[in-house]
Amino acid sequence: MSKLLVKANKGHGRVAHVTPQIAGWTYVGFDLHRLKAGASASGKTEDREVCLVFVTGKGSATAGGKDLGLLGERMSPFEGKPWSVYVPEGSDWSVTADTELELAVCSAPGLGGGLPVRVIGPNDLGQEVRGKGTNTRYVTNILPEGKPADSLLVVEVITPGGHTSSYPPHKHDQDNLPTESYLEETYYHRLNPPQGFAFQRVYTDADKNGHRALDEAMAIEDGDVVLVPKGYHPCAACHGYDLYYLNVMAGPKRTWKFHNAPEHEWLMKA
Ligand SMILES: O=C(O)C[C@@H](O)[C@H](O)C(=O)CO
Repeated sequence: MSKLLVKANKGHGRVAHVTPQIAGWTYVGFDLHRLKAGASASGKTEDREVCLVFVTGKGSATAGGKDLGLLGERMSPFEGKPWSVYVPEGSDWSVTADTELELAVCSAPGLGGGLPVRVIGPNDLGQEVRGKGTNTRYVTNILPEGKPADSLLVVEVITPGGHTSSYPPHKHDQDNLPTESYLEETYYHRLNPPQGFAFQRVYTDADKNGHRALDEAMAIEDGDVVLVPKGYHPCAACHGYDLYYLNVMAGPKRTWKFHNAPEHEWLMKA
């Protein structure tokens, strides 16, 4: 199995756990908790900031000593928009599930920004339709660069069955602004219906002999996490199976400046 593919456990509790140490990188962390009603997850952000995303289900949340009440709404990631909570560094948080709950804990370094805890409700989220034809996909911006955070960028995307996304292939692995930013990225994938599969390729440019330093093509199943340390990272959803993913990105500068694969850039104009 690819070293970039993390299989979430099928049961309950913390079912996926990615730290910078585990991923072998510097910035992004991602945990996924699957909780039965009545069960809890909690943490301390320490020197990191966290965005809790209620992927599905409802739960009562506290953060930074505040009772945030009952959050969450949708019971499928393929419907509506999520509830989320921004939790700054140096804070405690906890969530107790009111229904079956899938909670993503997205994290990146705090930079002393002094931001307050903030509930990000569905009505705060911008949505956009990107691409044309079979490259059309539906993007919900949870923590985009225009919204306050120290390092984190969080977005979710639905790719209808038979469509592609993160396509034409792009990368963001050079700290070379204003042309390109360096951002590590995780993909948390869900499929509808769940027995489906999709594909994701993570690859770097070829050298003059056609060799690529990184070239992993992965079959993606429901609940998989993909690590994108560098390179292009397009996705393809198979006919009949819609693909949802939650992206977490972070790097030394909080901006998403990507570079399209030159040989595929013509698709932008087609
Ligand atoms: O536009 C898309 O299809 C989504 C991607 O941009 C995705 O969020 C990503 O690759 C971010 O680098």
